[in-house]
Amino acid sequence: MKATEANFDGLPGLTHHYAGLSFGNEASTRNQFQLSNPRLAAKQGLMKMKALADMGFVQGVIPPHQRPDMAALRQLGFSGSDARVLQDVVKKAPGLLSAVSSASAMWVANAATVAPSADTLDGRVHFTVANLNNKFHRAIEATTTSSLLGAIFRDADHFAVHDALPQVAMFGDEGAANHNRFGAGYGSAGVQLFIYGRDESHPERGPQRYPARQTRQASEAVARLNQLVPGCAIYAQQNPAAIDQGVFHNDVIAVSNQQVLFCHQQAFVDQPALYRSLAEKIPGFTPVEVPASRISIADCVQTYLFNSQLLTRPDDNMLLVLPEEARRHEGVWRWLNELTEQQGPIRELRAFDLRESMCNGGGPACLRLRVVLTPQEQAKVNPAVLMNETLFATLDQWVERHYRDRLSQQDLADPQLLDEGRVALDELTKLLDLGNVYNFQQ
Ligand SMILES: N=C(N)NCCC[C@H](NC(=O)CCC(=O)O)C(=O)O
Repeated sequence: MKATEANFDGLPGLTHHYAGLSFGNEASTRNQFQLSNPRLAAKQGLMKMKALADMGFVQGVIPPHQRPDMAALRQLGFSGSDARVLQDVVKKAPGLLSAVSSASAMWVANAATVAPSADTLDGRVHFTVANLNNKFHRAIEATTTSSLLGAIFRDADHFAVHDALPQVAMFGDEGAANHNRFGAGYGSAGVQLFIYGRDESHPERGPQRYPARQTRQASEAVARLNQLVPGCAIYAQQNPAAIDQGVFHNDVIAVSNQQVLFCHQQAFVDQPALYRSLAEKIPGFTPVEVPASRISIADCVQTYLFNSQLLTRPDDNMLLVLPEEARRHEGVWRWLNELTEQQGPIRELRAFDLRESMCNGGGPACLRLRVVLTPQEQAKVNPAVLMNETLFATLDQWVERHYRDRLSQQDLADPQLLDEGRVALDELTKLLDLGNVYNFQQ
């Protein structure tokens, strides 16, 4: 059956700021307390969505979460009116205010792990919401993510959305950022590669310096929940030395599409063995490997060369959607241009300015969730979230009306900002026909 890969991008929220919340993500640490521009962040995201929709790709949008998350603050013992809670928390625990205000839900590659219907026992598309257990500011995303995915993929005959795994380190799960699905056509049965940073049975084999956010135990549970057909899943460990150099998710060092794996030479533990098992299972498996002698892991982390979207064009050749930082780096850009000239699967490069997101460690691939859909399934997706000329104009104006163009840590305590967020998101749920998905709407 002819199926396509749709990309759903997270829209940066009104409180996008740089809080240094993600130890192990070097951009996050480096840019702590920089002034942010939420309006520009949202516009940069929308521009990418619009450009891909204009090229003929199926593109959807996933809205921001309500922030600051007042319920989380109340759960942590702050009380009184909203204004009082904000006043208290900024005085007593400003770091917590930052965490509950993070716009990190924009990085929807971490929202869930998706299994196309061709790979599942009941023939439905399955989503398991990620618990993002390693960071508090991200762990609070799971409940709203479930509601939003439920409001977008609401037809239970075609879609199943599973809640996140238990919120403990043993089941740390970061969603599709540590998952690649391979296959010839999107609609035929595929092979799913789950990449973990830590196996709870062998903790000594994990990284030493930075945390491994994804466990093998979580990946195995996700494969069960998503009802993968037996034999469809492969598990591999990410190179712990890469995690220790700032590769906090596998999508910072590898990306796949159909039968192609584009990755760095030092991405995985025992990479040759992994290639062999992928080659056994995937007809035409083609690794495109970047040698360490040409590009270092440090340059991968700085340029986000692999945090790209590898997309199949209508002529069946592949396009690589990269961040502007990869284009600006002479050695990386030279290597990429040599690659496209080799008449291999990757023939075109396209760079986007996503600087606001990049400064927190989020490139093009972090901002998108891939969902393979048959035509019947696509017809069942909430149509109001699918990007086109009209939706782009509507959302661009909505951003213009509601977003601030500068935000600092201090601004987060402004009760006015909380109200601005509620008014904006209330309007957005109507524009996107989502129903009442946020707490403040209940
Ligand atoms: N690679 C993928 N798929 N996603 C990138 C997520 C970036 C995110 N950054 C942050 O959460 C930084 C927030 C701050 O520091 O303000 C994270 O580390 O989880």
